[in-house]
Amino acid sequence: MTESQHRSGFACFVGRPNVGKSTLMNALVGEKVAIMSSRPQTTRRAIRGVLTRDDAQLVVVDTPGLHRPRTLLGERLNDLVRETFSEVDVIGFCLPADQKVGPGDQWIAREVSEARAPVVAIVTKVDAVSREKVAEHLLAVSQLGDWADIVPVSSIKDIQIDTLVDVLVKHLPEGPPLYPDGEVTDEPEDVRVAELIREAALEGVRDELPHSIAVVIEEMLEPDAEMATRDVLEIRAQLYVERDSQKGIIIGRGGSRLKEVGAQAREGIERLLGRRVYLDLHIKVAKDWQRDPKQLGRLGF
Ligand SMILES: Nc1nc2c(ncn2[C@@H]2O[C@H](COP(=O)(O)OP(=O)(O)OP(=O)(O)O)[C@@H](O)[C@H]2O)c(=O)[nH]1
Repeated sequence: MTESQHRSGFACFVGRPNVGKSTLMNALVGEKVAIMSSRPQTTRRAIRGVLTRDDAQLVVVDTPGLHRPRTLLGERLNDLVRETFSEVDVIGFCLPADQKVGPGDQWIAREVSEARAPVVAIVTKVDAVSREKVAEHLLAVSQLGDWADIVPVSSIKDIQIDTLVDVLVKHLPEGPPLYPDGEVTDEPEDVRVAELIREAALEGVRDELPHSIAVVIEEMLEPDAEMATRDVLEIRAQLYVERDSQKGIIIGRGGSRLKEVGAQAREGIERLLGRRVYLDLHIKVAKDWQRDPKQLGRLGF
């Protein structure tokens, strides 16, 4: 194979919350880089995974869900998504086979039609419904917009995932690999650590605290070589909520819930980093941080 036939570039996935974007990306990249959940709206930051084969390299950017904006945060998220659209070579628009095409999908269809990149409509979760239903859904999806391709897949049952990769790769420009082999994600470590803490804090209380939590990693301290008896990485993190009542929810009765959050987050972080971690977690109320541009900036949005 000559160098000129090698293709490389970027892809992102959009779709309503809970349509299976994270699961699909994990199926494509083969490692858990995005944080999965059975509840909507857990993915907020772009997380990249890199799929490398002999003839191509596909860099997958997991975008936050597109939302019809209600708050400033909602608008920022959408700006982020549009920014992502302008940086990728192909967009995958996910529509789950087990749900009818609805107004939310029509809204996203209009948004993606403005992007310069070709859009591949991906019918996800085909394992969840009958063949007839898949066929019906494919028809509805084909009438929704002008797609470069339509591919039905199941991430969980590994149906047509390879075909989807072929289709996505077809839309990439010719070029050499962008990342060295074996490098799966270029998300900075502290961002992934913050996501694990946020995920642990949201566990079981998502309905009460949908978008109201932000986590900032203040320090990751290596043990002092002279003093330390154990090789433990010390992580100081600040968890922001919007109201005192939310702080109460996170902390729980007598601090019991916060303890659990800390323990669960630490477990995930230790798995991620492959080493022992001491997690120092504090909660602060930052009033209406979602609506305050200054605070949003400070929290990394
Ligand atoms: N049956 C079936 N379920 C799936 C499939 N892919 C994802 N799911 C389920 O759908 C739910 C949502 O999947 P996610 O991957 O978290 O969805 P998402 O679009 O990333 O969600 P947000 O982060 O909220 O935007 C989870 O419960 C998954 O297990 C699939 O191929 N088949």
